[in-house]
Amino acid sequence: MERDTLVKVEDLSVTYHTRIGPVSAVDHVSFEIQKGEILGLVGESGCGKSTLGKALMRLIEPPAEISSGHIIFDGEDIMQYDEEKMRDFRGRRTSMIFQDPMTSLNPMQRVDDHLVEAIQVHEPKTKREKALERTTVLIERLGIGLNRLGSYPHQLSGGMRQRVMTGLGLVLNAELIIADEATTSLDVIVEAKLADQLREIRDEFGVTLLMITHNIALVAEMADRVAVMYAGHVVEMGDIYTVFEKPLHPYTQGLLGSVPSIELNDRDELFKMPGEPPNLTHPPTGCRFHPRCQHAMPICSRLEPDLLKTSSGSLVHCWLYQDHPEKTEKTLKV
Ligand SMILES: Nc1ncnc2c1ncn2[C@@H]1O[C@H](COP(=O)(O)OP(=O)(O)OP(=O)(O)O)[C@@H](O)[C@H]1O
Repeated sequence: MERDTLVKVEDLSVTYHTRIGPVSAVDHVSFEIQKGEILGLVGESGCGKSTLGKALMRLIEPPAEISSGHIIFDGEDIMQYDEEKMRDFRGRRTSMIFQDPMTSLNPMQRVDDHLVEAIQVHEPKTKREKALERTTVLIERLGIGLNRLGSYPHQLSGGMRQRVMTGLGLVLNAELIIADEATTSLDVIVEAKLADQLREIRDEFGVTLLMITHNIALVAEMADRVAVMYAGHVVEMGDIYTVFEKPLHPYTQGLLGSVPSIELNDRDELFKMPGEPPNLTHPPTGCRFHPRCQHAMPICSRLEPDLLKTSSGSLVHCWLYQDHPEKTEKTLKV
């Protein structure tokens, strides 16, 4: 299904300035998030997923910086916003749910007060009774019993706390919710329930979800599209069926091959990706995956490929699928 674009990320880079040198955690990344979709963002630990998620809300604090690029949200470049406009944008148009909501929820504040305050900070003219009314309707729609309105965060289960966090985004009609490992700390049953609920929320509220996770199975089940990150680059992106059925990038192939399947029989072995992710203070030249790639060609260590669209509609960042005069091997056509 063709959808309109909500977020257009152009040439985005984020650098952490550390004592041992700059860490290029997100490196010249470009992609789009469509309105109303669930986009899964996956990749090994340290590849830059959280940094990218935070950058989309301009939550990168010095000594780190967004060192290049544009973030076009619904047609406006938020990189041009001043701090006041950004504060309003953060609560009202986007919202972030983290792994441990206890760190974002105030332990001294009841559920209803969290939501009422969120409304009143962004809409100072809204009276408490009106805000409470909206809060009550939303809490019910999120499947949290109204008897929980007066509870403090520690009195709620992990799954319920995540729903309160989601409510904080929805109460202001946020268009984009970024869920960063939001389900990781939950047990598998609660995780599956929350995942179902996030889908329902998307369907009901028309919200767009960026789901940052290690859990590839969850992405397969929930997302419409997936973006695969490796060492600060988006290396492949496409709709779930295309990418999971026929992954193009050797990294995506390895990542999917390393996920256990219940259909796996005794003789099948999980793929073990050789090597380690690179140190991002000194990333490899050319394609950052080349030292671990079984298909690496001489050009891969010299030049970086583009993120190119294939005939299947996916985007792939790999020399196997691109022509170049320096390429010696034959190009694989897809
Ligand atoms: N505050 C920081 N200072 C310096 N380097 C950082 C900082 N935060 C992250 N990094 C580095 O930036 C890179 C990307 O980190 P990030 O946390 O975005 O990755 P991630 O894919 O979200 O990892 P995980 O899945 O483990 O959360 C890593 O190399 C990490 O070491």
